[in-house]
Amino acid sequence: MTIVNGKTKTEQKVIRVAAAIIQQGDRFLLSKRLDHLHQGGKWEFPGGKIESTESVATALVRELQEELGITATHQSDFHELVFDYPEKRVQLYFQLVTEFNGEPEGKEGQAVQWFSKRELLTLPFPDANKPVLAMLETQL
Ligand SMILES: Nc1nc2c([nH]c(=O)n2[C@H]2C[C@H](O)[C@@H](COP(=O)(O)OP(=O)(O)OP(=O)(O)O)O2)c(=O)[nH]1
Ligand SMILES: [Mg+2]
Repeated sequence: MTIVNGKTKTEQKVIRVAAAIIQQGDRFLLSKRLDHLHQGGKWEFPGGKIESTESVATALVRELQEELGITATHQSDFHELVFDYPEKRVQLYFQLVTEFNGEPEGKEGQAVQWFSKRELLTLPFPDANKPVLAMLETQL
């Protein structure tokens, strides 16, 4: 049995996260997680924690406004998964965003960059992202 902070895994709260696969033609927009954060220094699909009163879609719109200064105007469910990091359990809701308003920039000081699919597949991502990257490779 794994015990973290005095709690067994099953007693831990699941952290629900909305993350955006932002696609424009053959390009995908990624953010680099700041070094001091959990999974810092890795590239990510922009997004963050879903608050208790929010839907996935509402949380994603808010997070993209906060992190990139854009407003997502079209999103659809792409994949959902649960992953156990040694220190926490996350439930990730990956949404495909194909339309947005505004010009993306790193509002929290993070690097933000467009990548081709081929480039994206060579980058370091959090371990939880493995299955969704395989899906992106074959389906998008
Ligand atoms: N945004 C995002 N988070 C991911 C991905 N893969 C992955 O394992 N995560 C994990 C890392 C974090 O533990 C968690 C997201 O938390 P976060 O730090 O982005 O949350 P947040 O934006 O709400 O930030 P904060 O309010 O806690 O500062 O999900 C991903 O592709 N995108
Ligand atoms: Mg975030």
